[in-house]
Order: sequence, then structure tokens, then C-alpha cells
Amino acid sequence: MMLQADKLSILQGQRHLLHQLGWQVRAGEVWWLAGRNGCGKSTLLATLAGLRAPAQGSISLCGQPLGSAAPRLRAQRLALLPQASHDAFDYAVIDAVAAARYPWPDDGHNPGRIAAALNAFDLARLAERPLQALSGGERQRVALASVMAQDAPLLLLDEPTNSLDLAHQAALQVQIRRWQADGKAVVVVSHDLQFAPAIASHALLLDGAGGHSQHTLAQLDATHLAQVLGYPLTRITHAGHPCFLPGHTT
Ligand SMILES: Nc1ncnc2c1ncn2[C@@H]1O[C@H](COP(=O)(O)OP(=O)(O)OP(=O)(O)O)[C@@H](O)[C@H]1O
Repeated sequence: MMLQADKLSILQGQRHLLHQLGWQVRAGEVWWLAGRNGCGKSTLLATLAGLRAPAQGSISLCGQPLGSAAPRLRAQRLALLPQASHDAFDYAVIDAVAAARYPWPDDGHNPGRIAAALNAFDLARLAERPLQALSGGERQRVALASVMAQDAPLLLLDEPTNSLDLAHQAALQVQIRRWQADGKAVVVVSHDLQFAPAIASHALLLDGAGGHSQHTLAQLDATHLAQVLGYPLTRITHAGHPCFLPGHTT
């Protein structure tokens, strides 16, 4: 089991964001974490990454309690793509991606893995560019390449398509399928009703008041999702994948 949560509760002030979640994420699964603004998706990712303590319950990562893993071991096992990144240093792209290898014995000296991560996100041409001279989408691709270079079996991605153009969104879909085929587990927070259903095997829906439900993508119907998102939806199949469109069919 890659990730297991038992009776996990998360509070923000007095408000329950999550109440008693029991959840298991296995190798090769891609989970879509969906819910309205402020329902607690990013807070759940931060809790799973060990950056925030839960109010109650436990989390285990690769069979070991999350809190008992030393930071370096935790970084070998999970990688987090935050919703926004702030650059403390004006690294060149290639150095920022190399820095993501700090948990491993090669400590950044792994040209093959770094080149693969740069290529996967179309960054070879920008390798020497300082981070502060990148566009928003280019910066997002560096963050994704850094997550890839970290080479953890569990990837927590908060709105990974932010700022990406269509072709780079499609490349990210391909890369997530590769990670899945390689036996990694991926948790993706997304508001994109085309992207997320196309890559996910499962969905965890949060209602913002502590409630949650789990579905396989095959079982996830428009009514379930519409209730949680507070907007009518229609499920269709497009290009061989499920997809949700706003509104009812007429
Ligand atoms: N420091 C804080 N003080 C008070 N409330 C906070 C604080 N940080 C976050 N919150 C609240 O916690 C709730 C959960 O926030 P979170 O970022 O997890 O939501 P989200 O589901 O990721 O939302 P979005 O879809 O907008 O990214 C929000 O209502 C937010 O306003």
C-alpha cells in the first residue's frame, strides 16, 4: 500500500474540512481530488505530505507511519507539487531540477534523470535560463520536472495544469500515464473536468463540511459530482475518456 489514511480528520479553526476519512492509495492508481474552492483539497495534500498535522487519525506511507519517517526518507517516497511556488534563489532551470534530487545519494549529480525530466516537460531549450526569466507556464513545467526528477513513488500534484497550454497539458497527461504504468501512485487536485477524468482511475470527492466519498472513474456519475461541485453536469465520453460538461443535455 502506497498511502493509507485511517479515521483522518482535518480542522481549519473550528471547521471540519475532513471527518474520519479511511482511504487507501495503491501503486498504479491515479486519484482525482475534487471539490469546491476552499473545501480542503490543498490542506489534505499538505497533511499527506507531512507539512501539517491532522486533528485526528493516522497516515502511513509505504506501510510506515508518516511521522516516523526521517525527512530524507519521506522525500524519497513522496513528491509534492504545490499550487504556487516561490523561488528563494534565482537558479537556472537545470539547477532547480537537479536540486530536487537532494534526497538521493547522487544528490543532484544524475544527468540522465535530470535530462529525462527536462525533456518530458519540453525544457531542454530553457535549461540554462534563470527561473525569474520564465513565463508562468514555463515556471509550472519546471515545477513538474522537479517533481519528476525527485523520482518518488507517490506524487501529490496540486492543480498541475495551471498555466499550461493545451499541448503541454496533453504532454502532462502522457507523463501521468507513464508514471501510472511504472507503478507510481498519483493524487491530482484539479478543477479541470476534461483533464482530470481522462487521467484518473479513482476520485475522492470532498464536500467542504467534512463529508467525502470515493468512486472509481467508471462509477462516478454526473449526479455525484454535480452535488459536490454545486453545478449541473453531464457525463460524456470524448476521445475514449470520460469527461464532464457543465449543464444538462437538452
Ligand atoms: N491560515 C488560515 N486561516 C484561516 N483559514 C484558512 C487558513 N488557511 C486556509 N484556510 C481555509 O481553509 C479552507 C481550505 O483551504 P484549501 O486551500 O485546502 O482549499 P482548496 O480546496 O484547496 O481550495 P481551492 O479550490 O480554492 O484551491 C479554506 O476555506 C481556506 O479559506
